[in-house]
Amino acid sequence: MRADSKPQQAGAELQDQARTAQRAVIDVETLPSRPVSVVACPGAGKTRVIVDRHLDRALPARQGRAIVSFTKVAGRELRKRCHAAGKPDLAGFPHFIGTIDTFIWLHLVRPYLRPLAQGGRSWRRLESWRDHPGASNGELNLEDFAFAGVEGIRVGAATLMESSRHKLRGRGSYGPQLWAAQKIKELFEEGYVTGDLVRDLALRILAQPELSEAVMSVLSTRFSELVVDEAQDCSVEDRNVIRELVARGLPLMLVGDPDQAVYGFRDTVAAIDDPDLLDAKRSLRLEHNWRSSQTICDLAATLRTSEREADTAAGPHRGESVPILLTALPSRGTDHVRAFCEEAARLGVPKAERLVIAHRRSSLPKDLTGAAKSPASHTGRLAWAVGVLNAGAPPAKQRERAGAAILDVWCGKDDLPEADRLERYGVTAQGLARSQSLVLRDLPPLDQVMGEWMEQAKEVFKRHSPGPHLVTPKNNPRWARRQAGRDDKPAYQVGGHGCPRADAPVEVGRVTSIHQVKGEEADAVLVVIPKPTADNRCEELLASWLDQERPSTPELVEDRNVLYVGATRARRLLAFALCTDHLPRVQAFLEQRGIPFRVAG
Ligand SMILES: Nc1ncnc2c1ncn2[C@@H]1O[C@H](COP(=O)(O)OP(=O)(O)OP(=O)(O)O)[C@@H](O)[C@H]1O
Repeated sequence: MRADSKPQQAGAELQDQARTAQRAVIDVETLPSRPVSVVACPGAGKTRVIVDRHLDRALPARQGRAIVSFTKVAGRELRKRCHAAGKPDLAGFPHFIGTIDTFIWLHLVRPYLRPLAQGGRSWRRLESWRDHPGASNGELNLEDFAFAGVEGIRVGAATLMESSRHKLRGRGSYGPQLWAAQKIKELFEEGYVTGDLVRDLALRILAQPELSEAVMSVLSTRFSELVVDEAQDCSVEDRNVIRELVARGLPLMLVGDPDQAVYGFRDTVAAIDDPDLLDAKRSLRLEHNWRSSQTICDLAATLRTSEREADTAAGPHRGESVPILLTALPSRGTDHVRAFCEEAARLGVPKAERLVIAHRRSSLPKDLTGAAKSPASHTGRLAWAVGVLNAGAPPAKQRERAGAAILDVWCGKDDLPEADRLERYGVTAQGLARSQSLVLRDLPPLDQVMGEWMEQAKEVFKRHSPGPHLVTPKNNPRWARRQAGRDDKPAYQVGGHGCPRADAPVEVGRVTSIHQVKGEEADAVLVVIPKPTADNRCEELLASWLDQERPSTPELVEDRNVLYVGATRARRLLAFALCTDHLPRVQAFLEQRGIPFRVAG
């Protein structure tokens, strides 16, 4: 017998147990009014099991399965896996794979809405009010408010949310509240709706017996079951909608991990724990982690707010002995990312498999993302946008906002969502993308002084205009306005960016917020924990983690869960960048717990 055969045997046994538990989820029968819940740890193979169920478990003839999740990424992944398995038909009609928002909109709301009073317009669903320029007054967005219901639809009086209060810098909120209440009413009348309103409309439709009967007849003819992935992120309204569907006989499976709930503002009881929805006897568990090494599982268990033992690593990296890497967070620059990359390179982790993440994008290294916030001035916003689009790895949302600023140059600012603007000016999305990349290729570097940079930029934007009917920068009065004291500064400074650095670029795959990488994984992950802030939130988070205390507020539970989600994305190398005050405390904590670590540098 070989000396290492025992651990191998133990690994094979673990994998058998893990596969048996997964098989039970693939095969379980969902029945009307008897929902099934699957509670699983990170890396347990939730996504994989949902796909396998979809591929393996046949449905009655001409019926489909609806699989909903909270991110577009999850839907894309599921569709990709259907194609890879040689069954592309499983990704199309009569099945539905997509976000819960789209599911509710397409199947419970859109077909049952009355035509709009304003003739010629149709209802439009936005992912968020942030996608509509008119929903912002420069400082606040409708997303910063909670609204009272008018006949059950939240388009009434506005209240500024506590988390957005700092944006008013001590001023009263009465004026902004009036603005928000007026604005949401206007946009709703124009036919724009977002997540909350879509759910309100769904519940109102389901409350009307005739409409509800029509909804259910179409739904249960088409779908033989509804599978909700990431069920821990269901809001109260999601739960209410799901409960209505279950009560009317739609078979349901909820799959999730309560410790990964990162939308705490939605609710404190995850759907997965909802006794009204779930019959405890029909609950299944997956407790093996196929993704990460045991060291990472052990560290992750300390971040959990629930009292569960560490998960058992069962995948190919199970026994890898790569210690947790701790690195100091510099006041500026990317030394922490360089230290992480060195370690990743030593382990042979390629660039694409190196992920740098933080709870808030503002904690990510500016050199890689560009500045998080755009300046208010027109020229500053343009220099900001160019800096972001040229940065090594800007997060997707930041890239989108920068793209919108570029489009403003050609269209002027007209307060319409991007799709409507393109339609109005007869520009295709491909045409816009092409023009944008040509502009970025030909613009002068941002270390030129702003006045000169703008002069050349005018020509470049004119040369690569995506359509003939657009305002050319030459005719745009805002471009003609000279700014004393600003035109002599380097363009990067006017755009709010740091000085472009000449040293070798840092080799990382993605730099983004933890919310953006939910459900994903990478060989090496660096989690940036920011320096203490005035609101003390980061300090409280660290204390609650290191003292192993149950967080005292919902915000703190959410912060811990976000950190947990971030850490559990790693397969082989997990690193934390921490300020010099926090680093020794984390070091002592890991030492005490016997979790292997190494301090970089
Ligand atoms: N039975 C299995 N055999 C081999 N690999 C598996 C198995 N189940 C899952 N995996 C692998 O484990 C990793 C994690 O799986 P998956 O992404 O489905 O987990 P998850 O539970 O959805 O994770 P999370 O909730 O943390 O996002 C993937 O790389 C997947 O391919």
